[in-house]
Amino acid sequence: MQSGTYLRNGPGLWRIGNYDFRHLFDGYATLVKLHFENGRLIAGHRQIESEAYKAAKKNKKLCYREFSEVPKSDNFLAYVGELANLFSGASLTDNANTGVVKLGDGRVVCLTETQKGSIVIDPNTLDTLGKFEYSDTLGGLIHSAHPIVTDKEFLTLLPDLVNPGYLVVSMKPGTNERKVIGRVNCRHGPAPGWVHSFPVTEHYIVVPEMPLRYCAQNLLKAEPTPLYKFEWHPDSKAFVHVMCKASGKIVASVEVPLFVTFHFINAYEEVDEDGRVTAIMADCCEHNADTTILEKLKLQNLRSFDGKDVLPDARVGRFIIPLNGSPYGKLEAAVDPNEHGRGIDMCSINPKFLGLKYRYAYACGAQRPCNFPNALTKIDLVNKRAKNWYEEGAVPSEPFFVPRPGATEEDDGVVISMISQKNGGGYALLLDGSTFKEIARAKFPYGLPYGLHGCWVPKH
Ligand SMILES: CC1=C(/C=C/C(C)=C/C=C/C(C)=C/C=C/C=C(C)/C=C/C=O)C(C)(C)CCC1
Ligand SMILES: [Fe+2]
Repeated sequence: MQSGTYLRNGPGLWRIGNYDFRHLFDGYATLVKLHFENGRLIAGHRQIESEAYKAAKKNKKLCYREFSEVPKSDNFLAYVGELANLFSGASLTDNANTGVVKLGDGRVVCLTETQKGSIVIDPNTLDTLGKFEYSDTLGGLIHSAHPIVTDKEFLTLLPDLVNPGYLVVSMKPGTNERKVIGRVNCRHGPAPGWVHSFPVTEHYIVVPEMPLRYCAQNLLKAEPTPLYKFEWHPDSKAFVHVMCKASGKIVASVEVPLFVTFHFINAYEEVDEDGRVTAIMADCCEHNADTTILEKLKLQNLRSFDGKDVLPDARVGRFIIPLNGSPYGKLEAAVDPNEHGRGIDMCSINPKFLGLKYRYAYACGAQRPCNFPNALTKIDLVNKRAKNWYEEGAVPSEPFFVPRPGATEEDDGVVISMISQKNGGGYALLLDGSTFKEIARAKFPYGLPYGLHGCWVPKH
């Protein structure tokens, strides 16, 4: 194993004062590091010192609006003040609990879906270094939780809730200034679709317009609605837009079957024998156009598994977006979902294949009955088969693929995951990226909370 640090971020603290949060996504961010050097592993974890977390600790109560939780107003005047704060973004959380990325210039930033929740950390000490301030004047309050980050650029989407659409922006390493590549106007619906993530190809940016749309009214509500800050609008249909990276021009905008996805896996360009791009293929973890997964991720549901199979089915959804002017795109399962137990989410690929034709995806899958993805799966998109890892009672987090330096095969590398065990303990697990067999495991001295997404910081 090469030397370096795997960082994983996620919600990890759901109790403040004597109040218990209700949804997985509300928890205050806990950062975990696994540092690999000379065949040894050193692990550590720390809370991210966001303003929201510090205020909650100090006042022993919720002070900012989280994913589903809203601070209680003391009186009507305070409520009016808080509404004003919501529009300015002042009351929104900066709890950067969703992911962590290493920018091309080496800075490591923890992220959530509020722009103010972009927080720079030290990957060695896990210290919170401060807010990542965007120096441009693009404004807006939210962005995609998963920017596309390479050594050369940072691409993200800024949903526009006022004139439904998305700004597609990029930022160069060493700067804090995002520049507009182009804009996508929504084809339908009262608001843009939720864009937790989006994929890119070599030359194009794929902008999904999901019928699960942001909802300004739900943002204002004190109590969570069934779909939180979102609403399901099947009548508004679903679309996928394709923007040229170089020109910002939209080269395709197609209607697709209704879908629900949080995580795109990858995308690539399909070319004909003359080298012309004929279609874009974009793969995602697709929940069969069913939003119930959001409810299943309530803590009360996660903590009460009684042996019944309640995890909704999911599949590797493949969008086929023709570039010949046709108004429709396709969405189909790229592999038989039974290969991965009809559960799939929290995916990674070999980063060298970002935007390129690729063969393998790693993700959390399911061994049923379960109430949460409880297996790891390696999907072979060519042979349409999966290899699975499972241990009774274990809950693995996102399998993160790290290529072996000098590798020539796509799956030559290791897969890192952190496992939560039935008995409250946990361990770091390393699987061989090719055979998907265990290489090593290192037991933690105590259990860690479940986490979401990670990144690899190689040792220089
Ligand atoms: C704080 C505000 C918001 C925050 C949104 C956040 C924190 C969204 C996080 C979404 C995540 C972590 C999605 C992960 C999905 C994982 C799945 C489906 C796993 C499935 C397993 O089977 C907004 C909502 C943006 C509104 C403003 C305030
Ligand atoms: Fe995510």
